[in-house]
Amino acid sequence: MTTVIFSIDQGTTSSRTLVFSPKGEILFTAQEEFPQLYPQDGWVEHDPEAIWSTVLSTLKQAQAYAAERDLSVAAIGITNQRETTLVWDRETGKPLYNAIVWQDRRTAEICRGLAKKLPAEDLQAKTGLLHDPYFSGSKMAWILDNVDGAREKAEHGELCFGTIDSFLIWRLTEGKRHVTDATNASRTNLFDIHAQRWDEGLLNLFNVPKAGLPEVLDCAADFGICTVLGMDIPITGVAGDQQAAAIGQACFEVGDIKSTYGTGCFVLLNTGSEAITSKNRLLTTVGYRIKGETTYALEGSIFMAGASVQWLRDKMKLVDDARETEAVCERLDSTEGVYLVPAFTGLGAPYWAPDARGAVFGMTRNTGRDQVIRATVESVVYQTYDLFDAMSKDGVAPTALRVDGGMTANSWMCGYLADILDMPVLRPKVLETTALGAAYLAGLGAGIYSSMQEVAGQWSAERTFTPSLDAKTRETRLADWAKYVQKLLS
Ligand SMILES: Nc1ncnc2c1ncn2[C@@H]1O[C@H](COP(=O)(O)OP(=O)(O)O)[C@@H](O)[C@H]1O
Ligand SMILES: O=P(O)(O)OC[C@H](O)CO
Repeated sequence: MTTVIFSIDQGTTSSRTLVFSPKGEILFTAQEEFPQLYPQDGWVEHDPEAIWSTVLSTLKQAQAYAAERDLSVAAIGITNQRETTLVWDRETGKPLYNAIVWQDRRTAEICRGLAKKLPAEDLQAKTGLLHDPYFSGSKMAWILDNVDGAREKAEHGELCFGTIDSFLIWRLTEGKRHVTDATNASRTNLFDIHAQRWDEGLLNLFNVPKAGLPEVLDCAADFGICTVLGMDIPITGVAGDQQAAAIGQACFEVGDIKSTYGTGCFVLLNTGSEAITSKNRLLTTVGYRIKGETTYALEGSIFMAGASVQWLRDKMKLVDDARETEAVCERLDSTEGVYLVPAFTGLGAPYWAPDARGAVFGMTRNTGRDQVIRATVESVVYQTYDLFDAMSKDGVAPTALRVDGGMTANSWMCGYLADILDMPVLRPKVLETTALGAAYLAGLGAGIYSSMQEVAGQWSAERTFTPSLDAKTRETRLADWAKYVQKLLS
């Protein structure tokens, strides 16, 4: 019987289950979208039951595929949208409130209050993160303080809190395990990334009782047995989606760097066993933890990448399909001075401005649909440049970038990235690096691989984009972008 690995990729806009061969080939994909809920300005929620039902449904499709071909399922890996927070009843398994999504800004005021009690440097020294509503801690506190009776139940240990991975594991193991992995824990603002444990001082500050938090495991570990498919399958690999993408991109050496363009864009640089503290508002995070050894990463997080293309499609109705953006970008020489700053849910790194909102600058009577479309795609590239600029101020100088995620299907964007970053941009054969990373971790946890390095050899570039824009045009555009971002923030 041929062995396969199931990889669950629970993303911001859809849930997927992929079937991988041990060689990292995709044999099957099932994907289902679910609704995005925007109850108020700056609020973003997901229905936990929609998340669960799409995961279960795609998992069952993968199971049917494997059964028809007599494939033996060795393990399940899970990767997930990070920071998105849930609180559920330990007895009934029912969530008390919708999942509060990573993009949600409702706790901006709570974060400002916390910043007065704990200086940003002290929070950063322990967690590698900043005071921002992006992270899970303030979202957990909000649910406990805004759902009737929640805090009292939490104090009595009747509730479980967690990120999407821990909620899915709870459901897949039918309530037997409440666990998470070190990468997801490192996004909560409650986890000491150096000591690798929940921090009592931070739990007190955020007012989150420890009793509700999951046990933190390595990324390749025993996360329990999935029993909901009528057969027992061990869950042996878990990582947040951006960390999983770095693994799928084989970023195992110090200095390896990747950028994933899904809903948002997240750049992760492997810094090895050293946790580099940024002086330029980047994040320090757990890249992966294997056999108790932590590899750290420096991260830049942008909230709007593919999501701004969705906005062009769903709200502005400028395209019917995201794929149309590529031809539009290609047929223009420039945006004719139009710049879009997509601060729809504030700006992430390196600005961290939760209250900023989007704007279009430089419009003239000549500005039409095409210029706005290209300005939107260009904005994703300029935001990536801002992260690289912050990294270089932190003393890190990458020389090539590995890219992945749905938006990198747009080859024009990849070429423009090479132009603006002024370095080669490499797109791998498998764009689903997130799911691939989780499959590798599950394979490691199940003993199929002996080390991550064993799988690194499978990585190869499908296409390399090299810079071709002249230096003067590049500098002018970057200066214009910087000017308009400052205008928006002032
Ligand atoms: N050809 C394309 N050009 C530009 N954007 C694209 C293209 N194809 C997909 N996208 C964008 O990529 C995103 C989907 O990427 P994906 O990695 O599946 O995201 P997520 O995991 O966050 O749900 C969508 O926001 C979509 O707008
Ligand atoms: O859904 P994605 O792929 O944009 O990833 C979301 C991130 O994990 C948020 O930190």
